[in-house]
Amino acid sequence: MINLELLKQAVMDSRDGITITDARRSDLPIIFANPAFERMTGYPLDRLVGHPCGIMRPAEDAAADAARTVLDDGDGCEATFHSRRRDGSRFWNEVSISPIYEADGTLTHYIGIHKDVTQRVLLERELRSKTRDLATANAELEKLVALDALTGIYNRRHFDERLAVLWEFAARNADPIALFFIDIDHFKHYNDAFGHPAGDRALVQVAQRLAEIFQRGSDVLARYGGEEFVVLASGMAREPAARFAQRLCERIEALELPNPEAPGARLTISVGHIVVTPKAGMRPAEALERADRALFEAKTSGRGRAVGAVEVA
Ligand SMILES: Nc1nc2c(ncn2[C@@H]2O[C@H](COP(=O)(O)OP(=O)(O)OP(=O)(O)O)[C@@H](O)[C@H]2O)c(=O)[nH]1
Repeated sequence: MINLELLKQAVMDSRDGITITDARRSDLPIIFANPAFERMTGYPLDRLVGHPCGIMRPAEDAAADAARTVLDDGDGCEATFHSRRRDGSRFWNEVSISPIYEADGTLTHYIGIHKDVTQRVLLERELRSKTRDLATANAELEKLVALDALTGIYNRRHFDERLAVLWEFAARNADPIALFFIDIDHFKHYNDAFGHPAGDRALVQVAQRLAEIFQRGSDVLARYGGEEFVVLASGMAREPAARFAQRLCERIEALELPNPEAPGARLTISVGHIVVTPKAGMRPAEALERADRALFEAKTSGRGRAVGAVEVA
């Protein structure tokens, strides 16, 4: 049997707070608290003994209630309370409570082992908040990486990624994909006439107008290069694609941006488009090349128009 003096010394010297409360009284008064508990709470022993263990006023009633329910069932429990010290300051008290029974099964006392875990809880909170900030920053960064800085629509990198994914998807479902290459006509003249900042504003206006036209969630509109835009429209067949391409030319001309040096004195676009139903072994780059060639044809045959490429067999 262990030496009682040693047992007493262990309790008195423990770095953790130790309390014993009377379980036979509903207010659970403390009948013993060791020096570590006095230091933790700032209450001297004579202010603790005889007082309910709620003397530390747990701040979270829900946690206190939950602990009380478990104790009422006669079980031990672990809980973390946001408690107050005597001087009003707060600390996090991680407490492990065990019931003590007499030989006949009567519950007589609870023994509580208390740890001040304030540092740990604050660190965990800071870590959680930093993790949240990091996740928000990452999401923001991902968006930025995908977007064109000037126009706010997707950039070429993102377009190529989406094209690769949607191409596979269309191949599996034998769905058509329409690709549009759009290039502003005589944009060099525009810059020369109105200056580069005005050119930038025109690019933004064109991008916005294109975004208004392609509004379906499955459409991907991107700035592909300087004054060149590209659109992918999943599931669009040849006829509607040709109509869309024509409408693009009309809608951009309807912006009525002047381009004095260009024939017609208006800012116009040329469009090359293609509709493909991807098949095994066919690469998206081939379809893009064909759309680009159709764009070249639209340019050389007068600009301000749309030309459809022959569908890839
Ligand atoms: N303002 C502005 N201009 C740009 C930007 N990117 C490219 N450009 C201009 O777009 C013009 C493209 O000129 P070109 O490739 O000769 O084509 P174009 O004058 O549009 O003639 P066509 O395409 O043959 O009708 C150049 O003057 C570029 O400086 C940009 O971000 N902002």
